[in-house]
Amino acid sequence: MSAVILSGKVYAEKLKAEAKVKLDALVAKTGIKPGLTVIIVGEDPASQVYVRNKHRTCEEMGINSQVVNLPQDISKEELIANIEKLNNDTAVHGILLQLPLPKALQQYESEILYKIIPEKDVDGFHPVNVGKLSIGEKCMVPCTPLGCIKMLELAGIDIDGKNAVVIGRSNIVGKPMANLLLARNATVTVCHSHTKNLAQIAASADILIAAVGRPEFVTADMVKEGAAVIDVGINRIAPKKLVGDVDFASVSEKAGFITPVPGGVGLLTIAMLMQNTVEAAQAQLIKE
Ligand SMILES: Nc1nc(=O)c2c([nH]1)NC[C@@H]1CN(c3ccc(C(=O)N[C@@H](CCC(=O)O)C(=O)O)cc3)C=[N+]21
Repeated sequence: MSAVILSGKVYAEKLKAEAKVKLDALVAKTGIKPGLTVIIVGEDPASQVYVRNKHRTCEEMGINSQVVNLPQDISKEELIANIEKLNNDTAVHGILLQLPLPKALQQYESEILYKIIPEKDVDGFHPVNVGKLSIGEKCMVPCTPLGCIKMLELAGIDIDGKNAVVIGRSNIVGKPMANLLLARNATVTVCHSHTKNLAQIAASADILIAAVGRPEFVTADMVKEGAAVIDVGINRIAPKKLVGDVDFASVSEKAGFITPVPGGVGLLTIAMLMQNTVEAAQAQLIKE
């Protein structure tokens, strides 16, 4: 059997078109364009590619996009001052601090991220949004796991009652992913570096989400015949060679559905960022 390849490009176009409808309605009603500001600290080349992609997508959609480039050696206090200025800027509806931060700032990552007010936190990283997600209240949801859910839904893959296994427990992907699947009535297992029998647990999954950050970690023996396999990994193993956390060659022979890398979840991450920005603007501009 050969898996159906879920195209991030096709689904991202669809999701951006949905966001565009909401965006146009909002602009018609208020005369104000939503604004997204991305802060990037230092010169990490991968981050620059992502930030450029986000900027380009905003321009295509008609979202005001601003990129704030800050120097590698900026102090924590100065970075926070920049965030606070954006918190108070009514033309800015969404703020995203691109990760990873330079080494010297990494110990303050949470402290800095949490300065972004929850209303403008389009990444969904603020504890208020994290807490709301875990209790099932409407909130800003992290773009990557939300993109994975949209991918499953648009592909017509039923989540209710299914065994879902998430490999990885990061705050950015694994944990919110588990919460989103649980909210859709999946039976969720989260695996990580201390998990015993990981391969066996993974092989029980109807829906397998790979977010470990290890190149081609998931092999065919860890996958149930016909499963939906969502690959969140982005591992650059050579200057021009990008692979996921799934061994695509072997797993695509066994799975029912699989997402490629590149061309999979990454594109949905950006589409969901557009949706989150429009929703943030809507909530800030239309008070009911
Ligand atoms: N605060 C914050 N929020 C993020 O959402 C965030 C972040 N920091 N830091 C880095 C990760 C990674 N990320 C991606 C976005 C788009 C693609 C993407 O467009 N990928 C394309 C192209 C990949 C390529 O050619 O490099 C693809 O998979 O086809 C990938 C990865 C957002 N992230």
